[in-house]
Amino acid sequence: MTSLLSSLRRPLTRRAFSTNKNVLALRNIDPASPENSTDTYFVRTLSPGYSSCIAAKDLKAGEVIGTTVGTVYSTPTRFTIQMTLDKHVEIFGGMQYANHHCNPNASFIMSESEPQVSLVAIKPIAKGDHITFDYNTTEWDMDEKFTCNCGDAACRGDIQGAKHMHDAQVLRLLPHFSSSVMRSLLKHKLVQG
Ligand SMILES: C[S@@+](CC[C@H](N)C(=O)[O-])C[C@H]1O[C@@H](n2cnc3c(N)ncnc32)[C@H](O)[C@@H]1O
Repeated sequence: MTSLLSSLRRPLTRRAFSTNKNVLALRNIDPASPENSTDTYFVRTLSPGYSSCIAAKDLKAGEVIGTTVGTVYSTPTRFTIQMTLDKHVEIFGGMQYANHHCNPNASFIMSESEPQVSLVAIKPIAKGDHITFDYNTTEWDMDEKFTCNCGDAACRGDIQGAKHMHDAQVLRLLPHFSSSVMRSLLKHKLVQG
């Protein structure tokens, strides 16, 4: 769990929201609030403190589920996606509730220079399905490691970031890594041999 202190850190840029007050207000809204939904997805609270991003309509593989601009921090929070080794973009608007799955139906596409991310379907998603992505495709060495409850036959169990994956697991996810994680994987491989 992110500490209160770290959640109050100053963002490096304020492209999306003009003040920290606005960021804190967005963090405090009910996950299932209409502000966290579009005509493509909405957020459902599954248990206290645990929500999920759900498809509001059938989606085709390749379809953009949503695009959002976030706030960049130098260290991760529960709701950040890693842009580079020292830049993490905190997203709002509902897609931050997309959970991890070891056999996901979506993937984040992002650049290393702009704090803008798009969530894209990587297989057909039926209305009502949970929208999920593989956290190891965007995170190198996760701050908030956890034990996965996705229930997939190929569930990897401990989700800790791409740094902790075996070569066979990396190969399977190859089309979906962000460029930052891909760069770290290559460096790791070259240095470790
Ligand atoms: C960005 S949040 C996702 C939304 C989260 N469910 C919530 O309501 O705050 C990421 C956190 O959700 C939890 N999480 C996401 N996917 C999970 C999974 N497959 N199994 C267990 N916990 C998961 C982990 O605690 C993770 O650090």
